[in-house]
Amino acid sequence: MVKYLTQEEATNIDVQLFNDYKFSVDQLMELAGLSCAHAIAKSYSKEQLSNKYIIVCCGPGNNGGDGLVCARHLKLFGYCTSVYYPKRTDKPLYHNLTHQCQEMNIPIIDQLPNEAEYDKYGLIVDALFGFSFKPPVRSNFIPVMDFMKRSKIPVISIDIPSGWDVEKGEPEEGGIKPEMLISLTAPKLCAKQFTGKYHYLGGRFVPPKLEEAYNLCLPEYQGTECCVLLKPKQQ
Ligand SMILES: NC(=O)C1=CN([C@@H]2O[C@H](COP(=O)(O)OP(=O)(O)OC[C@H]3O[C@@H](n4cnc5c(N)ncnc54)[C@H](O)[C@@H]3O)[C@@H](O)[C@H]2O)[C@H](O)CC1
Ligand SMILES: [K+]
Repeated sequence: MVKYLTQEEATNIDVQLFNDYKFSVDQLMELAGLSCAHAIAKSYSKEQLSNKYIIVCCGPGNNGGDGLVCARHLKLFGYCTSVYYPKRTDKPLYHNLTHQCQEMNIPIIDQLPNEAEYDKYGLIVDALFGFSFKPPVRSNFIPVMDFMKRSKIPVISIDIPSGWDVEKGEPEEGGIKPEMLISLTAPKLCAKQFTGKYHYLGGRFVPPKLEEAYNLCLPEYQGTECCVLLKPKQQ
């Protein structure tokens, strides 16, 4: 069975990918975000969404960067996509990813949708926090967390359901309940508590030597696929 990682293991694998294997963050982020867009397109057809927007909520770290990449690929796949990116990181990578979205006519909205606008949206992509999250959620992110919790628009979480403890899972006071989770590299311990419809694994970039060193026991990706369904299991 695939290994579920502690926060420390996830961080160490990340550091090794950069330091020992010499990947750049742009490379891995592109592959991570692309695999998320593939997983979403496999589970939610354009026809099903009938021109409703997919709103991608991006946080300040690399999880948010995955979201920006995912938004760009979803748009290339023909989905109506918008981005909410309230706390932007002042680094060239993030400026470039944001610029790429803008140049692709992806609206970057400054305000969260109000209730009257909810039916414009068919899906929310949760790219707020990933494996570096330390609870509790700081106050400036409460409005977007509330939007994801209360709007009833299905949520797709990238790597971790935001606000969940990376290891212990959903907070006692209740957290978001994503319909889909896309774990990257390998699932984190909190994913054991995931009860939504679809659990995918993406981020097909782990060198076999690193997979062995951490006993990841990754599932087999079919052919050239960049994501693999963990739940419900593929027949
Ligand atoms: N190796 C891989 O699998 C790769 C994964 N990728 C993605 O990167 C994230 C991890 O990214 P990182 O930058 O380390 O951190 P996060 O995005 O999880 O968040 C850090 C960000 O959030 C702020 N923050 C932390 N706790 C709180 C809090 N309680 N309230 C508010 N804000 C908080 C913190 O200050 C930082 O700004 C991983 O999950 C994957 O999605 C890479 O893209 C590719 C390689
Ligand atoms: K997330």
